[in-house]
Amino acid sequence: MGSLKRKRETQKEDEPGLLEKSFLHTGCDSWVRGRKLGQGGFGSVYLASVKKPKLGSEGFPGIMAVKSALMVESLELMMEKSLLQTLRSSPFVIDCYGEDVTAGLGHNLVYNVFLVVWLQI
Ligand SMILES: Nc1ncnc2c1ncn2[C@@H]1O[C@H](COP(=O)(O)OP(=O)(O)OP(=O)(O)O)[C@@H](O)[C@H]1O
Repeated sequence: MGSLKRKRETQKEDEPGLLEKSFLHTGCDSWVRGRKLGQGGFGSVYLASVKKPKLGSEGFPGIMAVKSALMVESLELMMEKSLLQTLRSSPFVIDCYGEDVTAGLGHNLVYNVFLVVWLQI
């Protein structure tokens, strides 16, 4: 996404297995970060499992991908999320379920965007 992209260090606060406190309640009550799927210019991508998936169009599926960045470095990820939601009706754009802000053990805030998980064969 452009030449401004910078590869950033993986942050300890968004690593799998850490207990994270969620601050936004956008329909996803409780989720757990799983293994890392990849690294992009604007964030790290992990599996995310929802503890109590809700049914219906506003609900979250049981398994998603979550793209995360430290809040202080998350401007591009916020813009990406906004763009994905604007283009949501397009069959060529990946579904974005929403966002969350969490705090890891280091109490640094992490911005998270929930996406459809691709199957990686
Ligand atoms: N929805 C997803 N499901 C499964 N794996 C994903 C998903 N999104 C990203 N990944 C994995 O994470 C890696 C990084 O993805 P990301 O979109 O952040 O990188 P990118 O292509 O460099 O995009 P950007 O330029 O927006 O940072 C991908 O190469 C892929 O392996």
